[in-house]
Amino acid sequence: MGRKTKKNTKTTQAQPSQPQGASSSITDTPALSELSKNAKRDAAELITSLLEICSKPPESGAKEWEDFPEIHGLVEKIRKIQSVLAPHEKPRDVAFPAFISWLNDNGVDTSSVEITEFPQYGYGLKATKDLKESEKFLQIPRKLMLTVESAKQSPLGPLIAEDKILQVMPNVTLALHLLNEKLNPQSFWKPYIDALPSQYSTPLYWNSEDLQHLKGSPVQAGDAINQYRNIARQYAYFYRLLQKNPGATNLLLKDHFTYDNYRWAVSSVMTRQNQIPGKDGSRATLGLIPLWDMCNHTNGIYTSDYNAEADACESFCLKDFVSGQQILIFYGPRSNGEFLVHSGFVYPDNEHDRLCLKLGISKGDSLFALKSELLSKLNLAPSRSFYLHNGRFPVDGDLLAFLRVFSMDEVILKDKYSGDSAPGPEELEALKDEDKQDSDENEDKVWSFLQTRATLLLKAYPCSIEEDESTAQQADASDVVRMSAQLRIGERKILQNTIDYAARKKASLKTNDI
Ligand SMILES: C[S@@+](CC[C@H](N)C(=O)[O-])C[C@H]1O[C@@H](n2cnc3c(N)ncnc32)[C@H](O)[C@@H]1O
Repeated sequence: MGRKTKKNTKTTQAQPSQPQGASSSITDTPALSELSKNAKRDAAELITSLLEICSKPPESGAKEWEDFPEIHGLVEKIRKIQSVLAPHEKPRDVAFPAFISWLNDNGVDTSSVEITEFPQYGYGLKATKDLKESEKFLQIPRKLMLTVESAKQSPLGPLIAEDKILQVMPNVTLALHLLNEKLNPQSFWKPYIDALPSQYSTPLYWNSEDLQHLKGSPVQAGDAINQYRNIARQYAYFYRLLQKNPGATNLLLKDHFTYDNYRWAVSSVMTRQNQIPGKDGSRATLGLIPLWDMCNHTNGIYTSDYNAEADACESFCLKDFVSGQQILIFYGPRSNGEFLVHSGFVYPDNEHDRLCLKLGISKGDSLFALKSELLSKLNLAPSRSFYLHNGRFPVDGDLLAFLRVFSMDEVILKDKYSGDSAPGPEELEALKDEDKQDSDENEDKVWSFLQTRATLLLKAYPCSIEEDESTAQQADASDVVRMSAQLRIGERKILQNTIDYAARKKASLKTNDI
């Protein structure tokens, strides 16, 4: 979601939660201790195997899929054993009146907005009156936020102080904090947590068949699978930590740490987290901002900020909104692939859409050493991911410089870029500038390579763009099918745009010759 930048001053503090114990009588969610002895043992064995397989370094490229069925199979077996503990979820909207009262009781003015369901977006905020561009529509004080700082002050504090992973992964800390509070019926944040979705549309909730829909888009499939593997590993790691660590004995979390509970907490954080300044005004911290996190995304600019004096997050209108219209905010310049994997949606008109392109200089290239040396001066690795962008300039400076070096012959490399003839920083930077070039011949190689590569990538899609366009419009298509089709449409537009751009670049070289 959006980012805050301003520093704040010390004011209010998050109210501590009620003391808690591990007994299932405190929470209405069934506990792991209620499983039979055999089920507990089977689950523990499966979790140990899960940790082992997920801790092996991930395979790259097509091999990412190779151990996925095994990981997925283990997770599904664990889920099956734990399924008897699934809590009964109430419909979300039942919780909204208490949520709004809680906000109002804590000083939030909700008179400009109303929580409403919007097709394709889930719930969102509707303007209850005409609002002008730049007008403030929401102010949420820090004391209502769930943050890494409030996690440290909660019963989780001792575990965070001890565990190295929690110290370096604020998003995981926040997820455990959220889950621990969800399990506590006395939690200060209960009205907020009750109003959260009970499940998400991120690929963590997809089955193996669903993930196959991303196969035409190899990079996104890799991202989704890596995310699945990471969350499975974290689950197995924290399950063991919670069972073994004496600091966890009194945590509600310990006896309710099912895979589904962890997936829910991680997904809630992933789709709603935001950066806020720390209480002492120093480093940014992560937090969940109640009600503000009901805003859905559109193209635009950041319009939320942190008011240091009020110690509150403030949000301003991106444009004029008339009464009854959905108030949308800008989450950030993310690609559809990033939105899909981290937020569970794809935005058809995404101005910031981009496609990841993995490129590398072959170690078998006789000029590998010369090219790598020049690339390192440009702070570019000889093998890495680049982006092709949506819009008028699909190729950015880093990709252009890489392709120019990649295409250089020995004469240019030696005469112009190595030894005594090694250029200064300004000349090196010129390699990133489309308006400056070494030779028409090298430029031609650059644009021809890109044209061929993008054409090959386009051909790898399993169906035509027209088929995907029709799928994306089908009212009865599942979210997964619709989002995957929309993702591929965006990717292919970027690839076609790149092919056309490269063709124009090549044509302009020929015109210059004349
Ligand atoms: C911060 S929450 C916003 C509130 C959310 N719709 C809800 O019902 O709680 C972010 C989630 O809203 C949905 N969302 C946000 N912007 C969207 C958009 N432009 N199109 C579709 N879904 C969107 C996605 O499910 C995303 O994970």
